[in-house]
This record gives sequence, C-alpha cells and structure tokens, in this order.
Amino acid sequence: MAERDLDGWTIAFDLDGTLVETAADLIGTLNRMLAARGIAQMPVEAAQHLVGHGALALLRHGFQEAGAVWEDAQAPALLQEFLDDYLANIAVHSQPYEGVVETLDRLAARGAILCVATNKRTDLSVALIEALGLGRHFAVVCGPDRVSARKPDGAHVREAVQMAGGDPTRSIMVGDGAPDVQAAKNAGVPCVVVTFGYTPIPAAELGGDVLIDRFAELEAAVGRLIAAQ
Ligand SMILES: O=C(O)COP(=O)(O)O
Ligand SMILES: [Mg+2]
Repeated sequence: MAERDLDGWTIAFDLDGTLVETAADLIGTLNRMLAARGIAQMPVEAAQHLVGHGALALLRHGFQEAGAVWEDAQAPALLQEFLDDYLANIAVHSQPYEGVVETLDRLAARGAILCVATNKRTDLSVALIEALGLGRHFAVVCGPDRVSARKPDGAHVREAVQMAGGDPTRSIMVGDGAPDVQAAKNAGVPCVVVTFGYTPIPAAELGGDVLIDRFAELEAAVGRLIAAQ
C-alpha cells in the first residue's frame, strides 16, 4: 500500500453508534429521569434506536415510548436535566468500538484528515472524545451547534470537512443511521455505513455506498470508494 495515498482526502465520522458505543450511558440518563418520575426504565436494546438525532429527540421519544408525560413547554428544563446528568456520566460504559483506534491511526498515517460530524452537542462530543483519549485523531469535532444546519442536512458534512481544512469533493462520510446517509447524499459525498450502530432502519436499507460489519473493514471500504471515483 502506497504511503500517504490518502493525502488530500477527508473522512467525516458520525460519533454515536459509529466511533463509540454510547447507548448504555445515553439510555442510562434517560432511565434515571424516568425513575425519578416513577416510570419503568427501558432496556438499552429497546431504546438504542432513539440515538442519532440529538439529545432532545432521544428524550422526547424516550419519554413518549416509556409512557411518561411529555409537554413541549417543559422541554427546555427536561433537556437541561438530561444534559447535566449525561455530562456527569458521559463515559461510564461508553467505549470506542473494536478496531477504532488502530484504524484511525492507519488512516491518518496514510494522509487522511479525520473529523467528526455528530448530532451530539459539540461540548458533550468533545467531553466524550477527550474522556476516551480519542482527541488526537480529529482535526475538528462538529456538533449541530457549530454548523449552519444539522444532519440530515448536507451542510453538516460539508462544513465539518471545510473546518478540518479538507475539500468536500474529496471526502467520505462514515455513519450508522439515516441522518448520516442522507447528509452525505445531500452533500454529494459517498457514505460508508457500519452495521453495528443504532439505526431503527436496517443498515443495509439506508442507501449507503458500502456496508461494513466491523470497524477494521473501513480502510478497505475507503479504498474501494476512492477507486470508484
Ligand atoms: O443522537 C445524538 O446525540 C448524536 O448522534 P450521532 O453521533 O449518531 O449523530
Ligand atoms: Mg450515529
């Protein structure tokens, strides 16, 4: 394999369900809020499909699916309660998926610029990434608050790549859910879909360009996409 053969390419990563297995901590916060209101908790497996559209969507749909009262007027206070609890427990169970660190190191060694485009707020994303020691890999971490429009809008991918110093016409998105694939399509960027994330729609039906079952398959997938350009 040629050295630095990915010079000039940028890879934008989704965070939850793609780089890091975060569902247990996110659902843990949801469950503590439900318990505080006398509502039965949700098993992580039953609730993890809620991850990927940001904290407010997880909270609203989690409350509704658990049978808790949801009033939009209460949303700001409930969201603040969620964010405070989650930040205090951000990496209790959360771990990078197997192969993430090694693969990111190899992609960087081959010259790729790496960045994060997530619907998790930037401060929480940075806190998680730093807690797991992943910060050195990324030129920039872009939550929805750092871009003009969040995934599935293509601006999230385009602007994250540009902030990283990359070129959106020479970039690849890697994600686990519909917001990622749609954002990539809207940005005109090819998309690798991981099958181990949190999508309620089967990963194979999301419309991505390449599917991978393990993170270690990413290098080969990137090579295939670039060869097909
Ligand atoms: O739902 C979230 O908080 C973020 O999800 P994402 O990292 O998969 O975009
Ligand atoms: Mg995701």
